[in-house]
Amino acid sequence: MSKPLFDTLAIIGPGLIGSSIMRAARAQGAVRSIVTSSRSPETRARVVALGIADKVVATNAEAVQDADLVIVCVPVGVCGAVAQEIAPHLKTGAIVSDVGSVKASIVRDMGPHLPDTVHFVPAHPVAGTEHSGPDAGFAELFENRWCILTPPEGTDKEAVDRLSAFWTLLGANVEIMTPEHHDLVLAVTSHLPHLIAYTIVGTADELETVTRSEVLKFSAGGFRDFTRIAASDPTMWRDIFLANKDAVLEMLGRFNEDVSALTKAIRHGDGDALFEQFTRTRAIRRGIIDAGQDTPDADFGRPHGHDD
Ligand SMILES: NC(=O)c1ccc[n+]([C@@H]2O[C@H](COP(=O)([O-])OP(=O)(O)OC[C@H]3O[C@@H](n4cnc5c(N)ncnc54)[C@H](O)[C@@H]3O)[C@@H](O)[C@H]2O)c1
Ligand SMILES: O=C(O)C(=O)C[C@]1(C(=O)O)C=C[C@@H](O)C=C1
Repeated sequence: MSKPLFDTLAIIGPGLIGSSIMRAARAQGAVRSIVTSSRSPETRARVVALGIADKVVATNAEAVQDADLVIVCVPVGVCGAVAQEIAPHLKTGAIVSDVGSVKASIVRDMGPHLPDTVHFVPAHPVAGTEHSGPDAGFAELFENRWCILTPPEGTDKEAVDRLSAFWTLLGANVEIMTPEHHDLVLAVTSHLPHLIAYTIVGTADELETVTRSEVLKFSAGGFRDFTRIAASDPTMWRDIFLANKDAVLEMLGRFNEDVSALTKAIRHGDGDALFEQFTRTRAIRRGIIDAGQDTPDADFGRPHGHDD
């Protein structure tokens, strides 16, 4: 096991991502001790029972007071309030980070509350599942996945390097980019796919000529994959769409144009147009597998937890 990179790690929000970080950090010996906080007595009891933290406290202020790495793992919409709450209690020299799926809004909402005596390095591990809560996490979640850091201009390089080393030790591949670029890329690779899944599952549910039991009965193929994504946490995804409004609307506009083109091809019986599009997209999928970023069946063999 390697030498710990940090003495005390504080995780605010021991849910899917927070508890996975705790498990992975402990498995890799990345930190000497782990403290986490939750207002809910049930969640605190669950974290104690799982044995994934050294200390479990009731307030975010208490969790951060001795920490040299603080990672805020709460829904994007409450990150600003959490930053305001922890700011007066942060140790001088601490690194403060997050895991939010949107980055420009995090910089805007958290940044102004944090004192100059700490280093703010926002991050997004691009890894997750449709499950939530401390039981859903697992130590291998970040292995061979991307973790994108979006440090504001002028951030201390040593702090960025230390956080990169932490995520690398947890198995992730680290990339640095601006928050705006992150939000544009993730709008098309993550946010739009979720919107499509939420839409199509809702559309199927509302069909009057097809009963709910038929939807369940015949959902062995592509639709089943959409239902997994559409089972993702409503609070988390509400916050993501509100926070990444501009980039999502931009990508949605392009998507609607492309759907219109395919609609026209189907209406006019233009098989060549359909064949050309499907050939192009098949090559993209094969490129992802060849690059080693996915398995032919991404879900197969990955541990899954339970919802909270
Ligand atoms: N789920 C994913 O696939 C995924 C992947 C990458 C990043 N993220 C990001 O990670 C963050 C957490 O997502 P998750 O899936 O772990 O969610 P989760 O619901 O499993 O956990 C969130 C935790 O935050 C706590 N919390 C909520 N409001 C709080 C507050 N005001 N103060 C303190 N704690 C509070 C909840 O009690 C819970 O323990 C989100 O910002 C999300 O965008 C999620
Ligand atoms: O696999 C899933 O369940 C996910 O939705 C994970 C996923 C993604 O879209 O890739 C979801 C949101 C996160 O910000 C990062 C990862």
